[in-house]
Amino acid sequence: MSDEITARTLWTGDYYNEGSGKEGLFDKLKEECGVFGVYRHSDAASLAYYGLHALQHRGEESAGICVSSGDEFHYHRGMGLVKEVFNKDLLASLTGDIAIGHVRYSTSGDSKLTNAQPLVFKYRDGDLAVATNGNIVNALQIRQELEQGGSIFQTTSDTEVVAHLIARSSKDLVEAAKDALKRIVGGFAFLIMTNDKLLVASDPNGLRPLTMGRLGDAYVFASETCALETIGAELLRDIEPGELLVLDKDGLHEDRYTEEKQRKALCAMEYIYFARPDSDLNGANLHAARKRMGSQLALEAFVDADLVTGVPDSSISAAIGYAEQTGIPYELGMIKNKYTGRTFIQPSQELREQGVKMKLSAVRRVVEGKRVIMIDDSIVRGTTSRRIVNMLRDAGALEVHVRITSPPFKNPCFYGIDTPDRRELIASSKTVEEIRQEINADSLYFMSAEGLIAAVGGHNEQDYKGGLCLACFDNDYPTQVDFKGEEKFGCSC
Ligand SMILES: O=P(O)(O)OC[C@H]1O[C@H](OP(=O)(O)OP(=O)(O)O)[C@H](O)[C@@H]1O
Ligand SMILES: NC(=O)CC[C@H](N)C(=O)O
Ligand code: SF4
Ligand SMILES: [Mg+2]
Repeated sequence: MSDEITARTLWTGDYYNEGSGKEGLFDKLKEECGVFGVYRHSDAASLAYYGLHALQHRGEESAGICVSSGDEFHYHRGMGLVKEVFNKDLLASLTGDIAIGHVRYSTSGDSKLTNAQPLVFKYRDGDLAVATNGNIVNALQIRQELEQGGSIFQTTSDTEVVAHLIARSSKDLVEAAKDALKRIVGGFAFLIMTNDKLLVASDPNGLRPLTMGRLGDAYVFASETCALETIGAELLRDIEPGELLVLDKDGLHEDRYTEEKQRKALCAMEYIYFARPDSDLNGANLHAARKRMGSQLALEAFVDADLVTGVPDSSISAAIGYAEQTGIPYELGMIKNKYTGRTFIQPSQELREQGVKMKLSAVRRVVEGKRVIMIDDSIVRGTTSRRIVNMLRDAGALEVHVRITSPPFKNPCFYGIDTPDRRELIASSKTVEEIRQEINADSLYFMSAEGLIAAVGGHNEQDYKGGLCLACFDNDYPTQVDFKGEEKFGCSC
């Protein structure tokens, strides 16, 4: 594996590339990362552990927690799931009352321990730790500039540039952080910790979710509200785009690092697929929003059938919505084996082919002799839909009608979602009819962008595109994405 830092390695990691021995990992829409922060709680490390456990679906490659006891940091990071990385003794050794934690799916830099977060540094004012969910689009450009100025990077993660920008500034921490956050472009939810402070920031478009809660006298921060619920914290509010919260000995200070008016563009895929159904985004519960998507799909693309089924687990809510809207019964047409876990670690194409079968099984007695409507959240390469349609047919389904709760996925993501190469996104080169043929469905329909906005938003429909980023569907990126000298991530066109 080469150590040369290119846009490709910085953004995607060699881990997924041919010849890395890990081929096949880069074949799926992978979730993002989860961050969790605690300010002033005597059980900070344990709370971070339970919070990260609730966010596990957002990142399974590595996990880490860093705690400040005032004088020093105590931290641990490891490859794997939260429950694999930590044990009771390790947690007990992480003493202190400020903590930040992270679960990772890599988008920038290899999936290896040195890139696991939180990243921890010593700088002129003491200790500094950073954890982020998202992706910095101009990371390579900034890194090259910093390296020319003498900076020595310890990782290949995009996140590290923020620590360097802060450390090199002559201003105080908050002003240095503001300058650093203004300099980076992309989608990000940042937690920055020093010995006695916690800084919390969201990108100017609010692409990545970040929420704040209260637990007794402590403040807690999490990528999703399900983590707050897990630790019994009260939800206060979401972090606003461009906001910078500073927590110090005097309490919470609500500030901003940019006044520039940007469009609000929360990732639509959070609503469609990534976030847990028990989480709330922008005040709306995800299960309810997905039910509305299913019902909207039924209004846009009704088809007569005997039953509706959703690809577990992500599309069950939408399938219930479709069934309620049409009066066609919802049935458990498929079962997901919850012990299959990270199917993406299977190395060969052959094993990956088996992966979906290992993960999903048709319920023969339910689908046999029936006309089936199958709801899924997205079609990326088309491999999952094709396998599932054929699996339902093999189990005796007479017809399989596929309904997707997102528009055709045509463009790569630059903001913290690991997408396959544009050429491998089936909808980037094929029509809906060609995709229907390829997945062997009797009919196929993708949700309209307008329908999606209506189903998701409600309260913010008036905003441009309902306050959503829809770039992977419509190529309208809310930020500049193509920086001089940096190839477009995921795009080889
Ligand atoms: O068209 P494809 O490239 O096959 O990808 C689309 C599928 O990928 C995701 O599911 P995945 O099986 O990755 O995970 P899940 O169990 O979380 O839905 C998504 O929910 C779709 O079902
Ligand atoms: N998926 C993410 O949010 C990844 C965060 C960061 N870009 C990394 O690769 O570590
Ligand atoms: S491009 Fe797609 S996946 Fe990426 S942030 Fe925007 S909506 Fe989400
Ligand atoms: Mg799926």
